[in-house]
Amino acid sequence: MTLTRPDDFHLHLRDGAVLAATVPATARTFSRAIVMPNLKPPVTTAAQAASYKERIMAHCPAGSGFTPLMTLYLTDKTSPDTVREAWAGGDVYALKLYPAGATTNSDDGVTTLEKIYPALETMIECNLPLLVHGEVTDSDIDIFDREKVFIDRHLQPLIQRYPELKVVMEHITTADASAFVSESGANVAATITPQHLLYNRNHMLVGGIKPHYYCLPILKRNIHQAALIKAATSGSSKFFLGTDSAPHTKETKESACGCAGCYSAFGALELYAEVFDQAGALDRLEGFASHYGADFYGLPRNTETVTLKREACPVPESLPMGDSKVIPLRAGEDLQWTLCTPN
Ligand SMILES: NC(=O)N[C@@H](CC(=O)O)C(=O)O
Ligand SMILES: [Zn+2]
Ligand SMILES: [Zn+2]
Repeated sequence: MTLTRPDDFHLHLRDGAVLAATVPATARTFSRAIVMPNLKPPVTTAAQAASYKERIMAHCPAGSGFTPLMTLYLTDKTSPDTVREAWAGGDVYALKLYPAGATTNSDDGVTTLEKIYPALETMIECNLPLLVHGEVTDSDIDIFDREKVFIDRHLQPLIQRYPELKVVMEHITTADASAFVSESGANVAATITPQHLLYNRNHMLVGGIKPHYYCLPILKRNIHQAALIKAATSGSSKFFLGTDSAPHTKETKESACGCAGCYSAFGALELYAEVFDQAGALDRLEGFASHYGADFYGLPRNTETVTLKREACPVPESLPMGDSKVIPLRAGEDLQWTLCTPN
């Protein structure tokens, strides 16, 4: 099947030597990507975003035409001026809310939403979307409930307070999040990852613990996986592709205290195609992968195309990443679809 070249609306490229691996892996398939700002230290200003963008561009394969769309990391101190500078600079397409301590490199995240009200008000003026890692961090809330509790306690009230704010609930994992996004206004959307469509917590925990399925928000029970498949393949323009491809080295994943994140850039579109194929909804893949995200962000749709064929393609056991290696999603198994390159 041939479809408009897709974009990835949630991606971690990291920094330094690993860019040599992560940037070409995404540029092979995707035209643009919303690049997450959770570096160490985080990307918090327009100047930092511009220099990070240059470091990424230095690794774009010649002729790929890949464009990174930069984001800023919101902190308690993000000021209206910082937001205005980001908007005026032209490299920044959104700002990301990490509740402090919720996920990888989120220690500088927002402690209470009131602290970012001035920044949010300026984002509305500039029409810059708020991207949300939607999980509470309260120690008394079970890890499997953290997304739903975040919606009830924080996101619903925030959207009521700022009905004009554009919000993307990132990497949704529950039937609750899917219903919340469906029932909210047109300015509320969500990204969905390949791992949350293909897997549930049994895949991670039955028959031995499998650290390469561990990401945040954590995989939930199969009824939630089914709700996400339904949302992604529904044809609703509120749900679009965001891989959350988040590489961590083999050693940091296979550890007594392993990092959260799945590396899916290798084969991401092929994995989504498998989900849509199994759901009998291949005709809806193009909207999800290539149209709705661009429309939501107010970007022109891509004009190039990519072609996929229903043919098995092996995924390597590991891939080089800087001085180390990364274990990709589906390592050592087959993708059911193959991307034909060049188109
Ligand atoms: N998803 C993850 O499990 N990890 C991401 C952070 C994030 O997107 O929350 C990472 O940066 O490693
Ligand atoms: Zn996240
Ligand atoms: Zn992420």
